[in-house]
Amino acid sequence: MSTNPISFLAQSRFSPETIQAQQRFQLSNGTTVETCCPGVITFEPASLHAAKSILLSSGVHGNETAPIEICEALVEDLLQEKIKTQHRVMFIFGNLPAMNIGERFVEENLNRLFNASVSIDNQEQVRAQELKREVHRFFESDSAAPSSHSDSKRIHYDLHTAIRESKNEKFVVYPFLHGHEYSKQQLRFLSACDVNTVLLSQSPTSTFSYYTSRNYNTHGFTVELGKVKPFGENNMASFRNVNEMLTQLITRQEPILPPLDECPLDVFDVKQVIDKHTDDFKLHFADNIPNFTGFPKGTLLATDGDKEYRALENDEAIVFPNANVALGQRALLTVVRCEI
Ligand SMILES: O=C(O)CCC(=O)N[C@@H](CCC(=O)O)C(=O)O
Ligand SMILES: [Zn+2]
Repeated sequence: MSTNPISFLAQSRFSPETIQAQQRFQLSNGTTVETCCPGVITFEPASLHAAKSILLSSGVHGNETAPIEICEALVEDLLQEKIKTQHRVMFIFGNLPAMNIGERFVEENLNRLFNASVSIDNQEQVRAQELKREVHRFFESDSAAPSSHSDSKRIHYDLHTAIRESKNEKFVVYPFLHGHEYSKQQLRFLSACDVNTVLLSQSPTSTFSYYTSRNYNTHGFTVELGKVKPFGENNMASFRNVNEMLTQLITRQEPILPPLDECPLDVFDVKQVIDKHTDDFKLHFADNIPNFTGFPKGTLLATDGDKEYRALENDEAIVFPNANVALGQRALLTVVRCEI
């Protein structure tokens, strides 16, 4: 594998039939590699002493290329033994056919399929089942299953980029924790990645990060790293600290983190989750308004047939507005500043 002229990702995208499921081999530095299925690969060090189980997913939306490029480089560095992992690491490149057509998805948004649904009527539904199976295999075979979030050594960063510009360029969605404590250690790590804005989700969702957080007690996050760009057009300089910290996460027992009081965190509660219910759904602000733009209380933000959605507080800000989603799906989040 280390002499393969094309990357694991390129092989997965362009000749998935050549990826042998569950094929294991060893690198000369003692790391065990398993190609689980197209787009899914794991690395396990010889010594599992104090090892974390780290899941890095990218490309769950096929056109969000910066995280895919970051993870592809990490996978190749591991395979070529330029870096050596100290932890169990799984990389998932989510929606391979969508990457090949440069779209968010082919038939259905993969990041709305991580719930109890068992349909397998289209390729994204099939992929969601496959990814859930692989994630289960990965986390169920680590040595000590955590009893709660607080003592968990399981981490999942689901890496994305946003459709719009954002006033706060890098941010995370912290999935609903059902009363568990937010992890200060995680906030310090994210801040070291230049991710200083945190949205606290207040309800269950069908996203990948909520799924692993809820079912496997991971420190799970949806991480937004900037704006969507085609392959090759990302300004990789703006991901220097992301790269550096992900490399440290994998290669060091513990990454070097800033103290919490030096992390300039900007924290928001999700105030409204606005779903689209009719084909008349309409947003009442311009397409070029960036994420995190705030509106005065009472401002009309969206209408859905006769139903009106207004800002409920002063400076309530919009995130992820998208009138083009399928019926029943989230078309807009609003958020308000809070303390953590
Ligand atoms: O920019 C947008 O409108 C979407 C960017 C994106 O894909 N965001 C994720 C967020 C998932 C979460 O809420 O945890 C998504 O919509 O799937
Ligand atoms: Zn995305």
